[in-house]
Amino acid sequence: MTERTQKNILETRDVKLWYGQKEALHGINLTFPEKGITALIGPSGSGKSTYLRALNRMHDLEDNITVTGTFDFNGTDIYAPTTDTVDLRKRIGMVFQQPNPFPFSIYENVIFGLRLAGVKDKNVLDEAVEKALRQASVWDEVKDDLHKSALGLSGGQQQRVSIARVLATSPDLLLLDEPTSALDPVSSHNIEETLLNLRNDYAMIIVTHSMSQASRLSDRTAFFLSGNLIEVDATKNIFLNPQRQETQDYVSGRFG
Ligand SMILES: Nc1ncnc2c1ncn2[C@@H]1O[C@H](COP(=O)(O)OP(=O)(O)OP(=O)(O)O)[C@@H](O)[C@H]1O
Repeated sequence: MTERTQKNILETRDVKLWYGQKEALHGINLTFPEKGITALIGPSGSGKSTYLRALNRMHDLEDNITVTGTFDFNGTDIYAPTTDTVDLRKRIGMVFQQPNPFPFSIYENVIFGLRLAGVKDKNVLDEAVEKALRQASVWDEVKDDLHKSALGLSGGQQQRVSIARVLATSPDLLLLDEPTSALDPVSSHNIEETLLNLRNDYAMIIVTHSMSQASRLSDRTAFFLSGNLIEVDATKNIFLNPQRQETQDYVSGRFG
């Protein structure tokens, strides 16, 4: 991944976030290139998920949370009052820790966002389903069962259908919050392969507790500690030659 030649898809500056009176993020400056995977690592409570969720305004759904800072997504101010959050979440899709299929067929799950957007043409929908399920590396497993409930799939298949549902809305950025932590090792491996296949076509940000996963998957790694971004660099530098002592201590397993 030649990051230097890429322009940034997302630039965040001085991001602060309060849960009530409690400041959980203390001024995060982080930018993301157009393609490739950035891992967010750090001990429990360091602010990784809080930061990730701020990127597509998931905190809007909760009361008493204040977010400040600059969020420039390809020229769009994410927090501008005029920014439509439904549209924003199509462009910045999110995959959660628990696979979260809706209690509908696999087909209806994948086209959920397209239906919301008013797409009705059956050929367009059929093509979108196949494309998204192929991209999510689950087409061959489900192609004969598209009209069966997604709840009947294994956890790993459900997670790949969740990824397909996000991809079907043609996002520019995928946010993944510990997407394999609820899965068995084989399913986790399948998800990792899926993400590696997508890394040349999408910008992705993944929160992970697994340092081996961060090193297998990501081009860049950002290390969070106590609501601060301590260091961000090419993943191999973070793991082999970190600049900050706190990073060194964390990646060598001394805490967290
Ligand atoms: N809804 C909430 N209300 C109040 N405080 C919260 C809330 N969610 C998170 N926090 C606090 O914000 C801080 C950052 O939490 P966050 O979940 O972002 O960390 P994390 O690095 O993602 O942790 P983990 O790896 O355990 O998911 C923690 O101190 C946490 O207790």
